[in-house]
Amino acid sequence: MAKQYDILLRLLMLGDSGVGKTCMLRRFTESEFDPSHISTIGVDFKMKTLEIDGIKVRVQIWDTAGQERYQTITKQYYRRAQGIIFVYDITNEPSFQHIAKWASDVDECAPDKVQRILVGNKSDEELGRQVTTEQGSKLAETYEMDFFETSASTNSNISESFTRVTELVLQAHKRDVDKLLGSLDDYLEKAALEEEKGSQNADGSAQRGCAC
Ligand SMILES: Nc1nc2c(ncn2[C@@H]2O[C@H](COP(=O)(O)OP(=O)(O)OP(=O)(O)O)[C@@H](O)[C@H]2O)c(=O)[nH]1
Repeated sequence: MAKQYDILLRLLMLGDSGVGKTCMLRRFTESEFDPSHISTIGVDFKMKTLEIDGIKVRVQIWDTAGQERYQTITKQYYRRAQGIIFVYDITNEPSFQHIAKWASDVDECAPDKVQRILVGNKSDEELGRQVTTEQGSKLAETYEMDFFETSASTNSNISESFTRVTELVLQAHKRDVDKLLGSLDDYLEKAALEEEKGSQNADGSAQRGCAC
C-alpha cells in the first residue's frame, strides 16, 4: 500500500510587505519566479512534500500578507503553526528592524514548541544591500534562530531554508512523530494481514466448494 505522506506540518511565513514571501514560496513549490508584486490579501497557502530521514513530510506553507491592515486575520494563523520563517529584504533596512516586532507578535500568540528561522531575501541585489550578512547573522543569534540569505530570483538557498525549518519541526516533535509512525506502521501491517487473510479465505471457499 503506497503512502502519499507520513506527516503533515504547518509552516508560516511572516515579514513586511514586499520582502518576497510569495516569490520564495512560488520558487519552492512551483520552481517559478514572477517579478511583479501583487500583495497577498490575508493569507494564502501552498503544499509540498519533502522526504527527510525517510519520512515523507507534507508541508502546508501559509503565506501571510505583510500589510498592517491584514494583521488581525494573519494573527489567527500563528497558533496553528509549527514552524515560522521570518523574512526581511536585505535591500530594505526597515524590514530588518521590523523583525523584532514580528518576533514579539509570535511570542504572544504562537505555541511554545514553534520552530523559527530568519531569512534575508533578495541576496542577488548586492548593489542595493542595506543590511549586512553579519547584522542578519547576529540578529538570528540573538533570537537563537538559524539564518539564511536567499534569493527567490536566482533560487539561492530557497530549498535549504524551507527544508531546515521542516527538519527543526520534526526534531522538536520527535516523540510525537515516532509514535505516529509506529501507529501508522501497525495500521499498514494490520491492513496487509487483513488483505492476505481475505485472499486466503477466498481461496479456501473455492476449495471447499470443490470438495463438496
Ligand atoms: N531581486 C529580487 N527581487 C525579489 C526577490 N523576491 C521577491 N522579489 C521582488 O519583490 C517584490 C515583492 O515580492 P512578493 O513576493 O510579492 O512580496 P511579499 O513579501 O509576498 O509581499 P506581501 O504579499 O505584500 O506581503 C516583487 O516585485 C518581486 O519580484 C528576490 O529574491 N530578488
